[in-house]
Amino acid sequence: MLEAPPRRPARFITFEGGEGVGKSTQVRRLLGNLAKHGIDAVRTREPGGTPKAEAIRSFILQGRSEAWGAGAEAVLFAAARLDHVSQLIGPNLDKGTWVLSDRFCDSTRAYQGLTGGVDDRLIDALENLALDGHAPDLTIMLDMDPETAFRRVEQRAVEDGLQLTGDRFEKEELDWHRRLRQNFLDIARNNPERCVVITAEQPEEALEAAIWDVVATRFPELQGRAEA
Ligand SMILES: Nc1ncnc2c1ncn2[C@@H]1O[C@H](COP(=O)(O)OP(=O)(O)O)[C@@H](O)[C@H]1O
Ligand SMILES: Cc1cn([C@H]2C[C@H](O)[C@@H](COP(=O)(O)OP(=O)(O)O)O2)c(=O)[nH]c1=O
Repeated sequence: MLEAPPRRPARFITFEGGEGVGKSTQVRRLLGNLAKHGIDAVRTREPGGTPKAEAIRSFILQGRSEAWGAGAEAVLFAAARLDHVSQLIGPNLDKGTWVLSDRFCDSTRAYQGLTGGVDDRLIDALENLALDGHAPDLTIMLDMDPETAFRRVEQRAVEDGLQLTGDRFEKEELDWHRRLRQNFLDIARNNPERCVVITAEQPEEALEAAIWDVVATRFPELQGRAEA
């Protein structure tokens, strides 16, 4: 379980969940809402966020790390996170800028740990190393049925003119994503102080409002700040 971070002037919020649940969309919307309330915030993502971490992202996501196995991938994601925290997340929080991250350490625990079979002790050790005390103040877990999320992504690809062939969602692949979904829910259950699960199966604006409600309730400094 992650330790509650010491009080600092800015907040660190992470978004987690499976693929296509709407994390990037809602990170952007929350950034806009914070700006309207006069809060200085930056948006970032994992893997990535800094030039070195983006280089590791390309290496992993182009499939070049696949043959190395989940343990090595966990180490690579942690190496990227170490740079991301020390070069971007930490310095922004220290100067009072809020940080919103599209994925963070729960993704390593869910994908490489609980789903990929990497030992908890390695995941814990990598997390301690990379975070260096910068645990998120709040994690929004966006939860939905993976099949619906895949359909959304597919629909958007078709609208963008991409040709898709065959049924890309094999049963085996869906079962894997259903386990992943459950693993994110388990992480949230084990970290009730930090994580809030929100159903992502609602229109973008309704989801945005639900997230704002959680954020404004969690951080008292937002109350009483009029919308600009
Ligand atoms: N609440 C929503 N309802 C319907 N479609 C959505 C919603 N949120 C996002 N989308 C669409 O679903 C796709 C995936 O959204 P995205 O924010 O990129 O998800 P993620 O970052 O979790 O992969 C995009 O095409 C996006 O426009
Ligand atoms: C941060 C992180 C991501 N990942 C995976 C999750 C995604 O499959 C991929 C990131 O791709 P990305 O396109 O950013 O995710 P999404 O499809 O949700 O928008 O990397 C891990 O396996 N472990 C990690 O620690």
